[in-house]
Amino acid sequence: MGDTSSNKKTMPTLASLSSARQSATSANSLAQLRQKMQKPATSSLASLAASSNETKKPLSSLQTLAQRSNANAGAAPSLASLAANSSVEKPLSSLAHLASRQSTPKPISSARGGGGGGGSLADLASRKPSAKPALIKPPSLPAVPPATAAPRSKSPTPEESVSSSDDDEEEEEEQESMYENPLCAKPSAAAQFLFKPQQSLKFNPQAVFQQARKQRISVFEFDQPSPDDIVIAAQNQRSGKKNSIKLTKKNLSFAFSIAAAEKKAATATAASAKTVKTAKAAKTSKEEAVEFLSDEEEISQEMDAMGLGKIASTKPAAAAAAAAEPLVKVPASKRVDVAKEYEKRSGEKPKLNLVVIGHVDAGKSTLMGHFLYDLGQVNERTMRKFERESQKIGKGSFAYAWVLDETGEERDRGITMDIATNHFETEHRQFTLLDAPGHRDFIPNMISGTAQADAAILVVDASTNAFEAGFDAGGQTKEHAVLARSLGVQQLIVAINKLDMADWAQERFKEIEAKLGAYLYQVGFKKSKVVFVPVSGLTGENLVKKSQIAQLTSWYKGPSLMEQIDQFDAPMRLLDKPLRMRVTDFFKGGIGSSGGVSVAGNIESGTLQVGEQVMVVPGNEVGFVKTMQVNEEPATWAAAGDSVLMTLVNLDIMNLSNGCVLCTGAKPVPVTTTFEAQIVVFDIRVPITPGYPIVLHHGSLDEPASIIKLVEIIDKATGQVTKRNPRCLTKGMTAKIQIKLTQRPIPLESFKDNKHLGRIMLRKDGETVAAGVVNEILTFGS
Ligand SMILES: Nc1nc2c(ncn2[C@@H]2O[C@H](COP(=O)(O)OP(=O)(O)OP(=O)(O)O)[C@@H](O)[C@H]2O)c(=O)[nH]1
Repeated sequence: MGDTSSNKKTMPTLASLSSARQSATSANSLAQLRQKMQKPATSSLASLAASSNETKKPLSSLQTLAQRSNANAGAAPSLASLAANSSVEKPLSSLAHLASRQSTPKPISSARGGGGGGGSLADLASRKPSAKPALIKPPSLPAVPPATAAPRSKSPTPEESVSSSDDDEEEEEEQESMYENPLCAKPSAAAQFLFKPQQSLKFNPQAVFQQARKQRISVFEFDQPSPDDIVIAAQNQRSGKKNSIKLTKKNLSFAFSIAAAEKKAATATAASAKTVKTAKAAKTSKEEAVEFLSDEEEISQEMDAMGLGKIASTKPAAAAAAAAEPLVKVPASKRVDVAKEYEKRSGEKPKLNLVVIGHVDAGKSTLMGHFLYDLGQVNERTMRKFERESQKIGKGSFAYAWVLDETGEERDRGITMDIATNHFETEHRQFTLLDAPGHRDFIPNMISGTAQADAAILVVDASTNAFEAGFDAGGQTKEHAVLARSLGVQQLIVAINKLDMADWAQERFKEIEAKLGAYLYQVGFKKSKVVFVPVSGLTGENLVKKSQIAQLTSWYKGPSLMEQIDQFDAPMRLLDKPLRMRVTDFFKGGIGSSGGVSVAGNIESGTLQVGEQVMVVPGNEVGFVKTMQVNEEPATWAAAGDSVLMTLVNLDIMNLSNGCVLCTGAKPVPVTTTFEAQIVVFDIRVPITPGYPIVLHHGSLDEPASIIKLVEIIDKATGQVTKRNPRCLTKGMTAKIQIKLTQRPIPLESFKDNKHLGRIMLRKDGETVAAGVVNEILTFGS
């Protein structure tokens, strides 16, 4: 590694170069890992036993549990019994565990050469996990609550708090010693409530009233309309429906006083709870209100830009509750003040996820492979090896693409098939690079990569007729652009590539800029957030250094690709929202050959630290974070925006599946089969009618579903309803619809509650037919 010849080619500082080199030695794409690791979940006995459908994915844990329970009891299992079945500690000899032991990961050999850094993904993959995962005694957690109830639970009910108050103290003391081990972290108050044995939740109305009186809580006597009645009445009045309750000033003010008291109580709870103090939490309540409003505005603007019209009413209570989310107790010696650490980190370069998209063969992998080589991420020896080997199979022009296209099939076929990841730094930014496939067959993989992105490079081929082939009907230039925008990408660099083939002609550059620019602004990109840069991935012109070619410098005075990338805005992270981490990969054996399960994914919102308890949804199984890596470096905590690889203990691998979400028991992510969405219809030939079958894309998930109801058509400009219960939807329409998943429930959230978990794509017969956001979850659980 690190020979002098490649040093000459580098641009950034020596420090960044050396750190970049280090990451180059250990970087290995998840795609590559996925290929080389044998997934226990797909071949496990349990999932085989459960497979009634020909699914390509492991069954959700909920389904697996259901199957297990069915087999045992021979009766339809209640969700509670499912949860009980799945409770924490399982003997090593359990069927699931045996099944998960069947598969042994194969060793991996790094295609890029260079020694693997300790603890890198490649290194991990090459290590055989210990045969027997370490058994770490968890806090005694009873049955997990039913999936249907979990998402709705916010705070302990009065009856619960009364019946459990005294016992809790004793129990807490008894269990304290158990939590000495960082991996046996004590559950939060909310988690304890959620996992409390049913017998302790005896309802004692007298005690509740006594307690309420003692605390001077005004108990609602039902001698007048309840606040809910008044709100419903107000809504009815607005929509012209008849009211059974007369809306008077008095009962309205009563409703407001109750609401104010509730707000005050919530604030008090929030203040006393041990919360994750995010950077924002230090602000005054006034500032928080402003922040919340601007968040709303941002969501509204984004929906507007996507052609989705105006946003429906908002739920400020959800944001306030999120801020009060308690942490599972981590022993003091191990506890991290994430807010403080995050502030320290904000002095570092901001981190962004950058996806590279575009029509097949536009030159994405070559461009980024050459870029990484010029940055010093790929050493000279490896590059020469790629050149020799690619020439040997008659694909010499793909040598740079091999930096990112690492699998044998990708190299033989000369196309990218799955997302390849890499890391690099510029002067002011750190990037996780996601190279997406351009071929239409792999759009689902492109969607899953783009869903993680903060910014994108759209690569177009400037050679004669090639731009037109990618841009006109059927090409992926338009489709990728609209998908990226619908998935929340706002900042875009258009790399006008292969300009060497067009003799660096300014006219060709201008022609493409005009045609593509018009389309991009039409699909919602802001002019100020789109930049066009002329490049050649093959010759390396204008990638890291500014071009010296006279044909280009005569008319182009702008930045190089790297200089432009360095100017991407740092993204806003959802630190003060509940933890949501989408699982993108998992395998048996923890980091550094330890026991447990390795889980990789991206934290979409919230924070997480070693020792904390996490809940896997669907399935509601819990595990503990034993160790963690952020961007392949050992870490004790992680926050929204981080790519994380961690070891979870106390969790059966059978409960994981790609696309499942890690959250906390206090704020579980809803699981649903039916929801309402606001979509914009793309260029479709056959109109959408009720019953229309689709494939729903959500993050890395793609699930069969059906549009069960067309609710209303909306005017994009005004947000007004133009037609209720339409018979069909055609090209360009914005509409509210109801969607039902036909095979299994998935974790999903409304766009207002979580921008990342609230976006959806609808595809049919290999084409994207619509994109939009989740308005409302209609059914909870399966
Ligand atoms: N002349 C010229 N050829 C290029 C340039 N960039 C890429 N190519 C060639 O275009 C072909 C396709 O390049 P790739 O990098 O594999 O394209 P891609 O967009 O990554 O392909 P997919 O990921 O499969 O969609 C290769 O033969 C490259 O050598 C360029 O700037 N100039």
